[in-house]
Amino acid sequence: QEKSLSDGFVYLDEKIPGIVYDIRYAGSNNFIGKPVSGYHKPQAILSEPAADALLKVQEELIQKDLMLKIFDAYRPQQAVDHFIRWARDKEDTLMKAQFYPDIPKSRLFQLGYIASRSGHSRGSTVDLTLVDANTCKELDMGSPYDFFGKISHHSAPGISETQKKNRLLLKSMMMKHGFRPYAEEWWHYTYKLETYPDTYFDFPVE
Ligand SMILES: C[C@@H](N)C(=O)N[C@H](C)C(=O)O
Ligand SMILES: [Zn+2]
Repeated sequence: QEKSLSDGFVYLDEKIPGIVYDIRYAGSNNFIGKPVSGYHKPQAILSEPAADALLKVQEELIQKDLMLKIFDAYRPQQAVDHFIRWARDKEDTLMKAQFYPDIPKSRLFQLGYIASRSGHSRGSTVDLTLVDANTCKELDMGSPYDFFGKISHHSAPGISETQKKNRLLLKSMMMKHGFRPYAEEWWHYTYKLETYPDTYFDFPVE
């Protein structure tokens, strides 16, 4: 089926051969526990220059028998607004034990784990990890995707040497190709030469 998109955006599976996805916000395995507004399909979309840079990361990883796995890319503003509504609802702690056991949900924005104006909505930010190219098994990064807590910080003490090495490998590959890491989340990277640095898009992921 032919897919069409806003100008300047591309589907990652059309740009990057073999890219692996697990688009968490299109399903229920996420910190809210249900599909998030604006994710009509489990697709990954980015602005074209960011996707081109990611292709270079993937090409280099393949030489090491590794690949990228994408958890989130472009995120419509309506999804961010859904996060904001969810954070205000004190009663809903369905996914607390799994995703934010030590932090009150009311502080997740303040502490930098979720943004009310996100680089994802500008189409330049991606959440991702590394997988073994043969088995598609995720490398051990020391904490799961979207685990909101100090253990997910790049500087987290108490993670093993292997976990540190895996985080550093992802970080060095992403930085080499123009992405900026984010101190609070080992999985979150923003392409520095943003095409739309001031625009927060709201078209759905479909
Ligand atoms: C929610 C998490 N996956 C994430 O992307 N956090 C940053 C801070 C964001 O919302 O931009
Ligand atoms: Zn992110």
